[in-house]
Amino acid sequence: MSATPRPALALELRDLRKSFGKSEIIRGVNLAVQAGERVAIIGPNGAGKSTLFNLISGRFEPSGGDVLLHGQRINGKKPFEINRLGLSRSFQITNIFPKLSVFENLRCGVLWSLGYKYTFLKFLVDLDDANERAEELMEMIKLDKKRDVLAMNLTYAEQRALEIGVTIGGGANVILLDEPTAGMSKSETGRFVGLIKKVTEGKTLLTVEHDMGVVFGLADKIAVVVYGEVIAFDTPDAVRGNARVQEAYLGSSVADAQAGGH
Ligand SMILES: Nc1ncnc2c1ncn2[C@@H]1O[C@H](COP(=O)(O)OP(=O)(O)OP(=O)(O)O)[C@@H](O)[C@H]1O
Repeated sequence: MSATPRPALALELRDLRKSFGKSEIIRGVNLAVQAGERVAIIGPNGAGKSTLFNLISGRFEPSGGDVLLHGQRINGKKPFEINRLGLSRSFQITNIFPKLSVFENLRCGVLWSLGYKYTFLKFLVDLDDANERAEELMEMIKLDKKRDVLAMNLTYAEQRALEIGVTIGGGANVILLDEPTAGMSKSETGRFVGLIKKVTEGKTLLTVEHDMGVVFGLADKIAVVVYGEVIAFDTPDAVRGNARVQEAYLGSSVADAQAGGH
């Protein structure tokens, strides 16, 4: 009898820990995210969601445990090294250049992924590819009509879309998005969830999100973080029905999301 092959894990956290001084903020997190899964990380304020993101993306070094990207241990690596290994994180609108156009921003995102050890000739060849890829991305994020508009002159929602374009532009297959719809109106949020789904098709997505409508509309799985621990990691329906989650955090938020028509 042949064993069923285990699905490839895009990201794995093993007994991950982080302390600041004497306070242990992340307290032994285990999480196995399969390639192509969309995972929302939710939890009360101060639970440790951003700290987890900072540990995964290399901004913080773990105090204990491991982070594995496609099976490779990445703790201690610099954010740009982790980026080169295929993980890209959005920093809200801070990774777009306000004085560059939509097209130029996207092209920068693409070129960055190609590395900086250029010969001049290789650069010219790559530049053609980068231009093409930037055009494709621009259509995908529906900013093709704003091609030459400076990023600083876009609406807030357009800037967020551009930022996601830049984040995925480098070709990373694991994408981390920090509260992608924060600050958007309800109708913008609905459209934006559709856009995120489209542009991350086939990629692995992790998002920290407070809006339960977005969480339930986007995620294949939800990780519930409470006081530095993952207390549930399951499908939206299972998480919704999980008594421990209801008790610890979610009850009122789910009720709000449902009342809001999500
Ligand atoms: N660099 C740091 N130094 C010391 N304490 C920190 C640091 N970063 C985060 N913390 C603490 O870790 C805890 C978790 O913070 P974190 O920002 O990860 O929570 P969160 O779940 O993302 O919260 P929110 O939903 O409010 O953004 C908080 O008590 C915070 O004060």
